Amino acid sequence: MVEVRNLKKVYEAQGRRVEAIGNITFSISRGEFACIVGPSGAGKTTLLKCLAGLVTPTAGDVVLDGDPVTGPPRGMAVVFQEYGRSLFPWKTVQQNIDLPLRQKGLPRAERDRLVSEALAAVSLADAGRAYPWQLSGGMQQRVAIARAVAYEPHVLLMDEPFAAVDAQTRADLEDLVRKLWRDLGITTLFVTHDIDESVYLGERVIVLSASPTHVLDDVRIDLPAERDQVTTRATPEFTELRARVHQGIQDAKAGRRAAGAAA
Ligand SMILES: Nc1ncnc2c1ncn2[C@@H]1O[C@H](COP(=O)(O)OP(=O)(O)OP(=O)(O)O)[C@@H](O)[C@H]1O
Repeated sequence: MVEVRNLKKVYEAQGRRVEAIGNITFSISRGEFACIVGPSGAGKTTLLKCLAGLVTPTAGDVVLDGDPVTGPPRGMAVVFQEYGRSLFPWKTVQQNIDLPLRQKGLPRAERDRLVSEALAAVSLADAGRAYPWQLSGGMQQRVAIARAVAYEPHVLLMDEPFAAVDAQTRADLEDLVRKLWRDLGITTLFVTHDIDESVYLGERVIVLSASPTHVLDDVRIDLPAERDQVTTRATPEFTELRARVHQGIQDAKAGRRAAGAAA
């Protein structure tokens, strides 16, 4: 379970003060898939960095399975948008996926098994000996996902991971992430600026307000677990949910606040 309680983050540098997060509270149950959307600059990346223990909140808490997060927690994996920068170009695909497993102290045989299972899961079983720069953008992003999955995290954070790939690859990666989530039951938080993507992927969409950020809406996505890029997106239920999230983003951009939220 991931709990975010009255989280606030103010950046202060060179006389400039930015209140990236005003006051955010929500919790995600174990095994849940939640998407986070909000206008540009709403503090989505900052929120994920606080969850990952990479940024210290100004106030409030992040609690993971009962323990406060004060540094990068064990059992958490993060996939960023800039996959090109997150893979080591001088290491092969296999070695890139293996590195965090070595740091975890796993024995060789188990590491080898996890690496090949993760590569098979992202349909890259033959690419283990290649270098990242020999692969397409979509393949590199699949390597980044394989690395996160091989680590067997309890919690997976993804920050706009498909923003830089073409539409077809993006659809494939969306289905891959949903499949992995359903197979492995990893608690997943997925930041996206794409409203349709948030509804298609999530069991829940948390809409953030503009700065100073709070939770503007929390939408339960009660679509069937079995989803399909064509038929699911064409259903009236999908259209209705998309309209609600869209309205939330419009409200956020217009500076509207949730009832009871401080201005
Ligand atoms: N290290 C930092 N130092 C100072 N200000 C920062 C820092 N990181 C982010 N900010 C500021 O905090 C605010 C929120 O940034 P953040 O990247 O978290 O938003 P975001 O919702 O992820 O934005 P986008 O959707 O455009 O990626 C912005 O005004 C940004 O300029």
